[in-house]
Amino acid sequence: MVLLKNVKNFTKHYDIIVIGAGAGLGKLGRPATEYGYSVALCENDKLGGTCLNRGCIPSKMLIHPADVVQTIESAHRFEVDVKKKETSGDLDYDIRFSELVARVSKTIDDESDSILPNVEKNQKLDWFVGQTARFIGERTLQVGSPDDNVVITADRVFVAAGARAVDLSDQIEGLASTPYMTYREALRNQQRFKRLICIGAGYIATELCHFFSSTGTHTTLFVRSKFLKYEDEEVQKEFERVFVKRKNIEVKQGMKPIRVRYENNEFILTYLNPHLDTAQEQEIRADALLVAAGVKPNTDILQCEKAGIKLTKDGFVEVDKYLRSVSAPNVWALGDIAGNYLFRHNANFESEYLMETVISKMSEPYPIDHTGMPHAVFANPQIAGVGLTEQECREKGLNFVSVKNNYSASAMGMALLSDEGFVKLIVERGTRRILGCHIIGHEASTLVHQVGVLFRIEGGAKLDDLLNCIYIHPALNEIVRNAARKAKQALLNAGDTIPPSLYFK
Ligand SMILES: Cc1cc2nc3c(=O)[nH]c(=O)nc-3n(C[C@H](O)[C@H](O)[C@H](O)COP(=O)(O)OP(=O)(O)OC[C@H]3O[C@@H](n4cnc5c(N)ncnc54)[C@H](O)[C@@H]3O)c2cc1C
Ligand SMILES: NC(=O)c1ccc[n+]([C@@H]2O[C@H](COP(=O)([O-])OP(=O)(O)OC[C@H]3O[C@@H](n4cnc5c(N)ncnc54)[C@H](O)[C@@H]3O)[C@@H](O)[C@H]2O)c1
Repeated sequence: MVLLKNVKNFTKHYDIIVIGAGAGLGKLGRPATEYGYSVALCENDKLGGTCLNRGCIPSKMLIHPADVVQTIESAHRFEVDVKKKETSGDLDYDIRFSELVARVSKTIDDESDSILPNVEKNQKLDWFVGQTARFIGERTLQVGSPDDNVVITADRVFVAAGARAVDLSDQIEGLASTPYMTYREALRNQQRFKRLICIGAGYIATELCHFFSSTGTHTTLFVRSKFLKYEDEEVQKEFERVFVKRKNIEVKQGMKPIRVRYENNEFILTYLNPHLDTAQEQEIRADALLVAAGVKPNTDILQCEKAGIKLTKDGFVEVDKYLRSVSAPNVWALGDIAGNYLFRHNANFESEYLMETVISKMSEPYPIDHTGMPHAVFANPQIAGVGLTEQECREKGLNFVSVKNNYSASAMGMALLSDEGFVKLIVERGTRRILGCHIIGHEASTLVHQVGVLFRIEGGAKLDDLLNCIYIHPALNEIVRNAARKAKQALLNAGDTIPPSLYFK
């Protein structure tokens, strides 16, 4: 490996250039050298990308302690009493907040720093670290500032440059001149805030507000329309019902932040309240402000237009079913910047597909098939899903039954004293094809795989497979089985015939 840091006056042609050291690194750039290719890998930030340094991993390392807090807070329901503080009446436990965040930051920094030494012996890999790559022509990139005169070209370019937080400065006056946080800063902040304002109600807002509120910060979420708008509507409603009751959570729904200033270590946010007769301006104060209003692809920084790489209207690289740029030959895009699904497991899946079909050529190219892409929101309650939502099934005019089985209607649910959460199954009439599965509640992200795996097998997901499985009693998975039984009954009620082999399952 050659580490090219602060290099000047350098030109070289490679077999492959990979831009982005997230999924592009371990899943594509490094394995490609094992096939004899010369590879240049460009990364302008820490190695490991968003997931390791400022995404999935640090957020989940912080969310687990938040879940521990929720367990302590609910211990009394299980006849386990935690002492109360005499003064405030709050439960008597302490969270060593700065130590917790410091531990998480150190773990991920150590992990990221361990990447380079691990590939030092790889002579096929040139690594352009700490400098931004920009297209200046077809499969031609300039690395660093133009004065450095570093230009690299390749036969094939894989764009895996990810996405970054959207900036709301053009919508909220004064925002740019305040020390507001995005997920980047929020995940590394070691000071416990008294009050936090969060703008947004999607993945990042719900996950990080679960963390902040559970660890003692009064958290106000500005929810533009509804929580987690991509979810099945019944899941959204259940999430809202449960989440707003959590300690330290306050929700301002439909209210529009318009202006913010930062004075004496305090954010003063002005917003419009449409619920009042005359839309009035109101103010809220907090010592921290988190903007979690979505992400945008890094294609602008890359100057994709100079390489003839066509973008979608939202700025993602427009790719075909083979993840090829629709306009630039021998350019592929994967992960967040291709915009199919903005999850690390999707970025991994897409890079494995490109390894198989383009780099190793072990298979003839075939269209990528994202069927059965699951998702999970690691808030509290947890959410997970696979397939279509009920509203999507209606839009497509499908003929289906939809059933819900509550956690409480299962043996393990009884042990957990569940008073929230369900498994929802949507099954097509006639074919018994499972169209969607949506879970809200304990371990939803684990349970959903039971159905997700069926979407990936030949012939697709059938209700029959869920019914035919033998379930460990009283594992949580029985909640999924009970939903399957309800779906079978709903099909019978609707007039469908069921094979005798499933009748008594
Ligand atoms: C707070 C948070 C929590 C998340 N939690 C989850 C989760 O639990 N599960 C899940 O599946 N997903 C989660 N995600 C999403 C997940 O992190 C992304 O989908 C995934 O990391 C995308 O991988 P990627 O390889 O496409 O891009 P990235 O990991 O973003 O890698 C792209 C890399 O390219 C670099 N780069 C960009 N432009 C240039 C340039 N011009 N020159 C050189 N380098 C450049 C960037 O610095 C970056 O390191 C989370 C995201 C966030 C922000
Ligand atoms: N568990 C996971 O897999 C996970 C966790 C975190 C992030 N992610 C990924 O990261 C991406 C980014 O997450 P995110 O939460 O930022 O995006 P998101 O798309 O999930 O949510 C954005 C939220 O911001 C709101 N919003 C947008 N503009 C606004 C405005 N002007 N004013 C007020 N609210 C506004 C939207 O209504 C929505 O609630 C997601 O698409 C997701 O794929 C995944």
